[in-house]
Amino acid sequence: MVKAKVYILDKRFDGFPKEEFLAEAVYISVDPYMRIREPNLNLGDTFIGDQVAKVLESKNHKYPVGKYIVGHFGWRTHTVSDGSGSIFGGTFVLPEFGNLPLSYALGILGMPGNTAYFGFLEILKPKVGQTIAITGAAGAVGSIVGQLAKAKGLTVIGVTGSDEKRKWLVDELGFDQVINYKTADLNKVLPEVAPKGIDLYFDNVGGEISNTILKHMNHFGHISVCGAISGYNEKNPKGTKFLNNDDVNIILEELICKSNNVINSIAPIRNVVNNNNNQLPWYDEEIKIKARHRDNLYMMFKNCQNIYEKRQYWNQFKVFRNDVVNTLKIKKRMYYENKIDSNKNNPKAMWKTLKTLIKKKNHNFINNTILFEIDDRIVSFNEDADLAV
Ligand SMILES: NC(=O)C1=CN([C@@H]2O[C@H](COP(=O)(O)OP(=O)(O)OC[C@H]3O[C@@H](n4cnc5c(N)ncnc54)[C@H](OP(=O)(O)O)[C@@H]3O)[C@@H](O)[C@H]2O)C=CC1
Ligand SMILES: CCCCCC(=O)/C=C/[C@H]1[C@H](O)CC(=O)[C@@H]1CCCCCCC(=O)O
Repeated sequence: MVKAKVYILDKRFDGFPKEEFLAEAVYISVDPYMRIREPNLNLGDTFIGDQVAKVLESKNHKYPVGKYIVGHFGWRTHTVSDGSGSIFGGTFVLPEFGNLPLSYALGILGMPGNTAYFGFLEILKPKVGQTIAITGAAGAVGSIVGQLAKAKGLTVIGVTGSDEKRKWLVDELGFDQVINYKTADLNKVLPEVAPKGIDLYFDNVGGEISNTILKHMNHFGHISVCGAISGYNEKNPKGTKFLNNDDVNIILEELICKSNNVINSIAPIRNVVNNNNNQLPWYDEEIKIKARHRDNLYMMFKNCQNIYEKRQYWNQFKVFRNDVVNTLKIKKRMYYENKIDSNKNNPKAMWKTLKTLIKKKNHNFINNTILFEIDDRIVSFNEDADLAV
């Protein structure tokens, strides 16, 4: 019996055959972004990742046999490819590395190194003498940022999760200070290691650690938001709160101060004392003392140059500002309650008192009844008779 081999048409011709090569993996990379991309993979897919590989056979002159290449081939030992790109970029041939380890192509000379280099120099635009905080400091990216920052004349503060990594960063990489976020209270230690505040922040972790560091940053600082690894394993990551209400208020106050200074230098204004509050019948000695204290705290906030003390003055000022407002409200209410009480048998006098409380913009007539607001309360008054508060 004769057995025939039949060659079937499996797919249509499309241009020329691809010029492919066969490569064998030498180093395979593991990176945090894989944790984020994993949900997009199907079970059974080749796991994603870059690799350094050696070309074993080739029908493509761009990838000669014996050369080392970097490609996004995934976690596999052998790959047939034509070198065309993926969303992660194309395959490229490595230059001669001499004595350097080829693994550098996936580290300091590869994606993490480039991330550190451009994320630090281009985004943070460092200046000699500044203080930088780096989270994920012992990682592939953070450890390079720290070394670049030292070379640029910065004070470098790293944040890491073990004493062993802390020692390595200080003793071998030359970091000035390293905090172990698992054993130290970051909020307490930061003012001690960065007494002048933090100018630059290279953020690899996001979440709570970043929230704490942001509280210690100087105004007009720069942040390079590189990654948020603290949330990659979380179902509901907390995220980073880049601005809180206090920061907005402080920035607003500074902005007002600065614009007032500019306006005053062009068209100086004469200072006049606003005595309106002082003339209110319910403005007494207690309010006067509280208001004076409030104004002192505001002046201290305005003139203070130290970011930590400035925040403290602002918080104390807010307490006194709210206290003055609340005390004024209470005294005003007491004043009118007394007045109404003492006039309860004298409708004419009571009506006169009430009229002083009615502002044009906050009263309404419904039938014969006036509705108006005293502080937060809606008060109705019917001219024919009743008075309901
Ligand atoms: N924007 C971009 O193009 C790129 C962004 N990245 C991002 O940069 C960051 C670092 O990447 P890379 O250096 O390659 O990663 P590495 O895996 O080398 O290092 C990550 C470090 O993060 C720390 N870490 C892990 N979990 C936490 C946590 N819950 N809280 C605080 N720290 C934690 C670990 O250190 P420890 O033991 O000290 O906790 C570890 O050293 C990642 O967020 C990554 O996604 C990376 C490359 C490119
Ligand atoms: C939202 C993702 C932030 C992750 C930060 C990070 O690690 C980025 C790494 C990039 C690196 O420069 C080279 C890459 O390929 C990484 C990008 C990965 C993008 C993940 C997109 C997630 C998705 O599939 O939607």
